[in-house]
Amino acid sequence: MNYEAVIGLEVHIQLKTRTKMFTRAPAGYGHEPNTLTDPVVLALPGALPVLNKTAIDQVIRAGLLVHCRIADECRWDRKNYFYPDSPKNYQLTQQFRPICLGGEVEIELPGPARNIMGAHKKIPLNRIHLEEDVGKLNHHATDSLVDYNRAGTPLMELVTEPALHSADEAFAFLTALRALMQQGGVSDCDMEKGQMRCDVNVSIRPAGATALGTKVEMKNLNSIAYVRDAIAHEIRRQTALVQSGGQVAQETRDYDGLTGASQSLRSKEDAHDYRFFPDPDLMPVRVDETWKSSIAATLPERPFDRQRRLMEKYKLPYGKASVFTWNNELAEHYDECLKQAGNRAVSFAEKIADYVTNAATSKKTWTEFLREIERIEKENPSAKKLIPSESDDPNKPDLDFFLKEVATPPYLAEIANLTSNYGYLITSSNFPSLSAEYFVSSSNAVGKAKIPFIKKSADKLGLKPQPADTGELEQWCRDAIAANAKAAAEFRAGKESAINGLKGPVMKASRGKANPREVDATLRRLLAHSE
Ligand SMILES: Nc1ncnc2c1ncn2[C@@H]1O[C@H](COP(=O)(O)OP(=O)(O)OP(=O)(O)O)[C@@H](O)[C@H]1O
Ligand SMILES: [Mg+2]
Ligand SMILES: [Mg+2]
Repeated sequence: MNYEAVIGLEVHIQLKTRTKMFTRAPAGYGHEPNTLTDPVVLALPGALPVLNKTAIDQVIRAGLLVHCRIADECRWDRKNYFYPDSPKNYQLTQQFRPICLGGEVEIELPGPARNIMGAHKKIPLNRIHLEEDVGKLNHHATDSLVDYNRAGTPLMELVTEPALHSADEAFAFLTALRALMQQGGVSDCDMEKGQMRCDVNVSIRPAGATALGTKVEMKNLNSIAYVRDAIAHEIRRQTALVQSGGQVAQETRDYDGLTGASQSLRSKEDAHDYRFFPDPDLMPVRVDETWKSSIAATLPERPFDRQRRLMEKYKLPYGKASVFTWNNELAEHYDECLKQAGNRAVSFAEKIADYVTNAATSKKTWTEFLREIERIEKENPSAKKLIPSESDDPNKPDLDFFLKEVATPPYLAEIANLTSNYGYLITSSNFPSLSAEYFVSSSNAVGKAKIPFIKKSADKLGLKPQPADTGELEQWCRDAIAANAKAAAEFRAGKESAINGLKGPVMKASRGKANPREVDATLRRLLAHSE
């Protein structure tokens, strides 16, 4: 029999806020143990919670990013249990009236090849609620020490419907969710710092069945790759168990990402009874339309919406659009370039994309740029030093510096203009030296005054192809007309596009150096006159 896996995820994400969920004590990571505490965090007698509004803003933001319905009213409940990482003996959470309901996350599955887009799917969500994070136990040889720095940090828990069906889908889900939350400014989602943690619930059922099987839960996985491995491992384990006549027991299992093995932690019988009840110290929170829409107005474009826009409006191939799907900083830079290029942007969007990714991600571009600068500075020993700081690793592209100071949107828009409209040949191999020449020559100019230096630099490096003389260009055009009588006749008979069939041979004869505008003009002049 064939089995289908059913997976539901519970994802905990720390919200980016300056202070904790119910008090002014600062939130933070990597500080001396127990320095980010106060009477509320430590639950000293008489301390009362005061709600952090920014945490609510952030979870509404998260909810809107994943298309949730924001509840008109949410409430706080106490989840009672004793564990030393929580000094209150209960955790504040939203068990019965969560703030975000429903929603969905768009995911992209791996394609058949790197440059081919995989299927997109929408994974339905059950809810997002707010709660507070707990402290941390540090275990030593003979004792354990507790650190309450993390306790009380605003934490959202996002729960999916049991609607994922493979380890790959879960991987794609978490990748998409992380990008949404990072780009939306909700959280940095640094999994190594515990800012994003995932519980996975896995069951199997006969293919085609609709009832859910018994689920096994694995808690607190702190890497997306571990989640994928844990799910793949658990599906194999359950399938083998059922196929050999066994039954899956409802339990929590511990998955070890390093060894790839799991073991039972506790079974359903010792499930907790948390005795949830409404917190008497906190008021319900009402979220009105004005509050919601003020946050909605500041949402960024979602990663896959951006991917679609770049592919549909600007005709970027999938591979190139994807760089901008996942890299917000680069995408904003690229969008600014498109904006500066104005109406012309659509026609050379792909070229700008190449320059941006090339500038930002190619180590070669950076090292060659630096080498050129060094060479120019050696030739002019009196010139002031232009690169302000050597980064620690000279081979590591200083992305910030390069994008802010050199490959700026006006610069990239202008070189795209020079290539597309004036026949300049600016390629990834001469881009670094052009950038260095421009950077040095324009170093005393400010703002818009820098722009003319782009063309000057390109001319200095001889990037504008010139045919030897116009006589030569004219001869190439005459040859092309003679050799392609049919295209010539068609053009003369009024078929405008036929001229393109003549341009190819001319460009070829000039070995790519002829200026496309001059070729066009010369061909038209010759075709208008002689027969
Ligand atoms: N049979 C099932 N197979 C796979 N996943 C399931 C199944 N039933 C529920 N889930 C998933 O398990 C997750 C959590 O389930 P539920 O809301 O019942 O909380 P819980 O695990 O009991 O609570 P908690 O872990 O917060 O104490 C959800 O993502 C849900 O989609
Ligand atoms: Mg849960
Ligand atoms: Mg659970």
